[in-house]
Amino acid sequence: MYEGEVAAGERYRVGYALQPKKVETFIQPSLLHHAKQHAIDLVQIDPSTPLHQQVPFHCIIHKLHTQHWNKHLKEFSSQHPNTIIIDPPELINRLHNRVSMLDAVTHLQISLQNATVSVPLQVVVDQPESFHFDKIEELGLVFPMIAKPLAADGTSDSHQLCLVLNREGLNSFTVPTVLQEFVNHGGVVFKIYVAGQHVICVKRKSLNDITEEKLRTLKGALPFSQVSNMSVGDKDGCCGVFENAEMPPQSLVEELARGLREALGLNLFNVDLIRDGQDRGRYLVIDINYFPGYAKLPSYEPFITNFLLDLLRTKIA
Ligand SMILES: O=P(O)(O)O[C@@H]1[C@@H](OP(=O)(O)O)[C@H](OP(=O)(O)O)[C@H](O)[C@H](OP(=O)(O)O)[C@H]1OP(=O)(O)O
Ligand SMILES: Nc1ncnc2c1ncn2[C@@H]1O[C@H](COP(=O)(O)OP(=O)(O)O)[C@@H](O)[C@H]1O
Ligand SMILES: [Mg+2]
Ligand SMILES: [Mg+2]
Repeated sequence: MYEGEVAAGERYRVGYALQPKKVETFIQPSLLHHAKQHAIDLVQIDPSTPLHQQVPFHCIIHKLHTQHWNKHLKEFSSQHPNTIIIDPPELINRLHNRVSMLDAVTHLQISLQNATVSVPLQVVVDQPESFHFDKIEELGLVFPMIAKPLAADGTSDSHQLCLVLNREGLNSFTVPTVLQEFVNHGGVVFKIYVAGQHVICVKRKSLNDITEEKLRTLKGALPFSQVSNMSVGDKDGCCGVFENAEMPPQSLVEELARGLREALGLNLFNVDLIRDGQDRGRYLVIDINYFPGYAKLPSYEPFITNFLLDLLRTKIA
């Protein structure tokens, strides 16, 4: 029997290569147990040891950011073509840049049930001296804006964002940065988690709206980080608003997930989606993350296990 093949009654070996913090959050005993009961053994990969010494693998899942790992994986894959690699590093790289990650959405043209999905207006600022306020105005960008580091490479710096409230605030971030239209959206972000054909949408706390009055009183820039990880009570007011926020239509969620999965060529990602408070038919994708925090989902164990089973059964059958 060749590597990758499984006879009736046999088991699947799925290797995972993740940073220690991710192992702690994602590889919970409940996931190991659920997978085991469905013939999947999740096995930790040591990235510092040659992969061929750790075989066999029917599939490898991974989230490591080094060039060394990518090279290692590519060499292994060419020598072991029957091992399914989820996902190819060169395709994952597209999500490590806040411009290329959203390009895929721009080409999708989703329009369903009177709703559209697009991306906020944005411009890259790459050199402070070349940066002219006029350029921003020409593009139609107005205050407030949101400044996001161009790189979305998993470092804590890449999550250091700031609200830019007026011209003064344009000196408050380091380049390269993406300056993006801030869209009032009622303080709720929808997170669409994708694992192959499996899709779940949940809501999380987001930045509160910036009213005209706030904009008159606030000046400069306000830094913030990872707001969607805060519990609902952590930010000012609006708990009832959060609870009552209507979810996006399921057909839109599924169509967006399917379209992006195909356009990106990826299986494991999530999408941050907001709904314009002024136009309830206008949805905007603001962020796409590779291999996000699935363990925060209710019943993530069957979600992940079913994804792996679908994949292993289809590709190995
Ligand atoms: O750790 P968690 O569970 O908060 O997951 C993070 C994600 O949170 P989410 O599932 O979207 O709420 C998080 O999503 P956001 O960028 O916060 O929208 C990222 O995917 C983060 O990975 P990285 O730091 O960008 O490489 C994810 O971090 P890692 O777990 O991959 O380190
Ligand atoms: N264009 C935008 N308009 C309004 N709020 C935004 C916008 N972009 C981001 N946010 C808010 O900032 C948070 C973090 O931005 P995001 O692009 O998702 O960065 P990160 O990769 O750090 O999660 C979002 O969850 C949302 O609350
Ligand atoms: Mg986000
Ligand atoms: Mg992100």
